[in-house]
Amino acid sequence: MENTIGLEIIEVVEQAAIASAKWMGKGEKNIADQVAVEAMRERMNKIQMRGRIVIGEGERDDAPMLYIGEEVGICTREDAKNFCKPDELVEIDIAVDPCEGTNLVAYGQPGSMAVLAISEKGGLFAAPDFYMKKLAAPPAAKGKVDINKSATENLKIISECLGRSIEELVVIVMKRERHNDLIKEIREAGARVQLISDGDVGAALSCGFSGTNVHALMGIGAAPEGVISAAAMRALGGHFQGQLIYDPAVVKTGLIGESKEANIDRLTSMGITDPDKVYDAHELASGETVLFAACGITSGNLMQGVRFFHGGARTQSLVISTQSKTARFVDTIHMAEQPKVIQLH
Ligand SMILES: O=C(COP(=O)(O)O)[C@@H](O)[C@H](O)[C@H](O)[C@H](O)COP(=O)(O)O
Ligand SMILES: [Mn+2]
Ligand SMILES: [Mn+2]
Repeated sequence: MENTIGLEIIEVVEQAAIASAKWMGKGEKNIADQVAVEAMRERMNKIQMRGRIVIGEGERDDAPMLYIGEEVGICTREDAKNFCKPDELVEIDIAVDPCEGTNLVAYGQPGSMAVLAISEKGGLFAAPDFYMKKLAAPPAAKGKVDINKSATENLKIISECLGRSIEELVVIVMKRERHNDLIKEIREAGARVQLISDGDVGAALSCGFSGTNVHALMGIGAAPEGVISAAAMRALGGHFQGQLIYDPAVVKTGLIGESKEANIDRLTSMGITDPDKVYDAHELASGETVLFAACGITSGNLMQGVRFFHGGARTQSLVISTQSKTARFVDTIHMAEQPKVIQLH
């Protein structure tokens, strides 16, 4: 799989990031999102592959593009056998978030990215549009921390695994009312909290690399982003666990269905019989081959955001693969017109 599409997916996230970055700081989150979706879809449809969106912009009715179930790639055409090689005709599943952190883009804040994950058919958990309790931690703490343990216990474990005091740890938590007790507990345990308004994929990813000064992600974000984060953490060998949250009283935003009971029914109808199951990275991204690609829209811990210059732009992306066992940072200069200068720094 990687041989055919590994390099092309870099361009997919790059094009989405460039399109969205044109709307950086303009206060128009929906446009910043929409242009990223269009650019991602257009580039994806030029790849010799037979892809299906399993995590996308929602159901077909309210999402005209990159909706769940949409087929993407040249080899989805009826006559594909005539021009696609057998390995390109093998179905693959794709999870996308063309603009992860739409608010961050709209208000010129750090940490937004265009992101996707790819695996064989069935290799990515088709998460419902629910919330997810998440725990991400560095590779050294993989399998040692546990989402069922308290934040205090997990911080002790991370501190031992990393050979640092708890005071030397930084935990990212989304700034939400539902996290007030969690934030208090982390602070009382001695660790420092970095509150973010949006963008918990970048937060999870930061735990996978030493040098980011991020040692854990704790709290509740969206489930689809949890699957994308899990794909990256699985490929990096980091720790990631997720548990679906179906009770509106826990989430507090009221954007999660009518009632706990109705949500459990919905999960059952999707074949999820144990709504409280804790999934690890290998269950959320279970395919033999998992590819993850992200491109910074605004600058974050791992990637610089899109920088425009006259006639072009420069992007920074990250592609992680279980197949080649690589995490590849890609720095690209895009020359839309013949630029007067190609700016390096
Ligand atoms: O911040 C986020 C927004 O993503 P997007 O809509 O693609 O710009 C995600 O990283 C979060 O995981 C998640 O979507 C969020 O926590 C759910 O929203 P909220 O109800 O505001 O917490
Ligand atoms: Mn998102
Ligand atoms: Mn998004």
